[in-house]
Amino acid sequence: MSNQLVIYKSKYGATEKYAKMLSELYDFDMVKVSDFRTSMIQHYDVIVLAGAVYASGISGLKVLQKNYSDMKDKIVAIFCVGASPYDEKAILQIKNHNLKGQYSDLPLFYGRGAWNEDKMSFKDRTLCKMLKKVVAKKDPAAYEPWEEALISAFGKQHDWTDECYLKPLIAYIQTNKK
Ligand SMILES: Cc1cc2nc3c(=O)[nH]c(=O)nc-3n(C[C@H](O)[C@H](O)[C@H](O)COP(=O)(O)O)c2cc1C
Repeated sequence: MSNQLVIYKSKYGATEKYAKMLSELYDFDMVKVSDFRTSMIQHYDVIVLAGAVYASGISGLKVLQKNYSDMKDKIVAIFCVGASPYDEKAILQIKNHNLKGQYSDLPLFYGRGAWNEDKMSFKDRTLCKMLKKVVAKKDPAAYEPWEEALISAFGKQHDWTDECYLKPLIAYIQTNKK
């Protein structure tokens, strides 16, 4: 058993791939948000919440917020996964949108995920189609990174997952370990 845990929520597999990389390359135990129990916290020194970005929200974040008071003496971080290319400004926007008040100091890291409309639920595919139509009417110079990714990825399959995205998270953990 490791002293590092990744709690993850993944709809289409990209975030789960990152959780597996953490497990295989960096000796993390991994647990799905739905299988996570508060009693697990005591066994770990490092806790990472890995969640996909959906409409700017980080999935699975609630479980971290619900249990945050029991994690005060741990190294806690968030790794979020989206279709946008890595972009400091976009990550700051995700941070401001998701981490307010007592959570605003939580370190947030980002990895690029995947895109495959064939895997999407009917609802998600319809939503993305509608969004694409709206975005297509905008001036491309004014696209947000996620909008740009949506326009260029639509109709194609992509897997941008790469272990290099985990490096800043691992460096943060190593720096903060006692
Ligand atoms: C309905 C919907 C909304 C999405 N919203 C965003 C978004 O706001 N920002 C972003 O970067 N990616 C967004 N994505 C892309 C997903 O975050 C990306 O495909 C990610 O790899 C999904 O992770 P998962 O496979 O672990 O579920 C969205 C995808 C869908 C289907």
